[in-house]
Amino acid sequence: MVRQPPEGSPTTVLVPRCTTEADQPTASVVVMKLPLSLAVAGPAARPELPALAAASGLVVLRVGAVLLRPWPLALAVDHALRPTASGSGVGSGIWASPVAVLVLAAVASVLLSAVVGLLDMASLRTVEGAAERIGASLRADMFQRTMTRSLRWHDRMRSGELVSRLTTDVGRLLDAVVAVTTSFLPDAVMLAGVLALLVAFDPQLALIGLTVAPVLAVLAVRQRRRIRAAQHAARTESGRLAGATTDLLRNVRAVQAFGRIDRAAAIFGTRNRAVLDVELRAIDVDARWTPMADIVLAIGTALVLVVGGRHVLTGSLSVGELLVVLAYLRDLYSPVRGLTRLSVVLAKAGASAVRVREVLDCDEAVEDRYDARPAPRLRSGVRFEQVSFGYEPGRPVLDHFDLDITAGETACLLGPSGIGKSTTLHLLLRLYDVDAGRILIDGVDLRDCDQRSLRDRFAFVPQDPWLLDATVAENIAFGNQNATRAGVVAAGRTALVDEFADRLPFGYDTPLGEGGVRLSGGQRRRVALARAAVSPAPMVLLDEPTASLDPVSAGTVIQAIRAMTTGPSRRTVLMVTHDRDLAAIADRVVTLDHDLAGRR
Ligand SMILES: Nc1ncnc2c1ncn2[C@@H]1O[C@H](COP(=O)(O)OP(=O)(O)OP(=O)(O)O)[C@@H](O)[C@H]1O
Repeated sequence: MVRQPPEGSPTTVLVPRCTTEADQPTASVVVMKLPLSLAVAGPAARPELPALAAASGLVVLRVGAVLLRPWPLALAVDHALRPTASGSGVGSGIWASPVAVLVLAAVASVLLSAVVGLLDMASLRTVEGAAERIGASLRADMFQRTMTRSLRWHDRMRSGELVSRLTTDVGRLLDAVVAVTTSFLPDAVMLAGVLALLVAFDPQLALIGLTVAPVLAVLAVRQRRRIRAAQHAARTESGRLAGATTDLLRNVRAVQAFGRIDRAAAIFGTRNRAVLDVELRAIDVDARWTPMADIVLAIGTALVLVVGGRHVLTGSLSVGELLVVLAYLRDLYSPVRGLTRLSVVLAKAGASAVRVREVLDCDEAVEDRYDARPAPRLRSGVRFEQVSFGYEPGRPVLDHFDLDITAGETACLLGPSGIGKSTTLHLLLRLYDVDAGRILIDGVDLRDCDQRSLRDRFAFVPQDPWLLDATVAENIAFGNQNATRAGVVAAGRTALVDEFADRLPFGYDTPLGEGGVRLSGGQRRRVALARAAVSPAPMVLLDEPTASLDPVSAGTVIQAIRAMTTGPSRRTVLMVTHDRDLAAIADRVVTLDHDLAGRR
């Protein structure tokens, strides 16, 4: 949790500073934020800077080896294959036989290629390793953020969309990190080196070859803008597709049960086609760049070939020297091409960086105060004092709501559907902050307590008993991180999990599948109750624990609740139910009515 200094209000409040799809930046805004991809990856990249610098150094060494590569060929041509009459040209000072020079040139070529290859391998391993570590750290940071963001934020953000940002968008950022490390510095060095060599070697030919550079620069700038806009659209549509797919997969039972496979396919198809359209457009924009750049570069080479060829014919240049100039020109174009491709990678990463930053920068959280203290142990009770709350502005769910629960009592909230019973439990857990009024635990405002200790005071059985894709035992132990195997089994016995766990293939060690899919609704509820039973929390919050169960299963669950909350292990209980049988085991029933206030 982020701790805030004592400024403004004594309590911390939700700070909605998140952007949504609607106010996502337009392409032009993305253009202004070119270094965003690197800025976003920056904090995670900091520990990897030595590795990235080492990789950059290796690539610069590679550039040196690449610059030496044309010389063995030139030596072979000028000294062994077509020696000039004057004895000038490449290798003019060598007094060796042509065959010896050929062998020397061949060995040098192989050695240079081997050195280039080895440096390639070393730099790639270093940079890819560093990039993966940056990615893992970035994903962990984003995940941590999403776990601590306010539920209001989660209510708006689709989980599939989040997964897409955590995976694909982070991947795009890593592409940028790799490209900058392996391309920017080495390409710049290469460019400067080749330029210097060309100018020193033959200034006239160098100038002719460089005439295409301004044309290329203008084309690159225009193209980069188009690519960024196209990539931003593509990433937005991909996120929507991921969101829709997750939603449909999560509800596959409903889709099949209602016979709405066609409808689901139509929803998926619409999103899928939208992704296809924008991706094709992005590919088109991207692909158009390659021939454009190649044609401009080829024109430069052709000009040098014509002018340089004429110099060879007049004898002012050797064939070997012309080959060196042409090779250097190719080497000159390769960093130019590399730098323009880098801008394409950065354009793609820029679009993803906006989406990653929306997750990282979002402050919308229920925060701990800077001086938050451990929650009291619940010795006297909890109190809702004039509490008002709504999920959305202008739509209050609770209005000046009062409720007192004494430690040790079992209280039950009754009331029509949608009145705000579950909301009351969510506010007590401080999943949301109240808009007005306060909730006290032993007289201390929840907002003055640190959230970790506060949540330790409650064992929560939600209406939809969400189970992990783990074993029965692991699911029960989720209720208490210090739970022993014996404690888990005892809780299972209390919540009557034993009855069905014994019949599972591996007993308590049977995996339950995603969301506990291998259990019935009643069995899932009993596992959720066992979670509360294993928890040492002094107060139990039960949200419709018998909802949609047949009378026999409901009776079993009620029996389990009784065992859990009475006797020596008696705990304070607040339960929400429509079930009169369950309400009957309560010491007190509180009815909520439509004047939005609780009646004690
Ligand atoms: N995440 C949310 N975002 C917006 N509105 C919500 C959200 N959760 C609940 N609501 C609204 O708040 C109101 C109270 O919901 P709540 O779940 O507390 O009702 P309840 O009394 O527990 O209902 P039920 O008995 O049907 O479970 C409802 O009108 C509901 O539409």
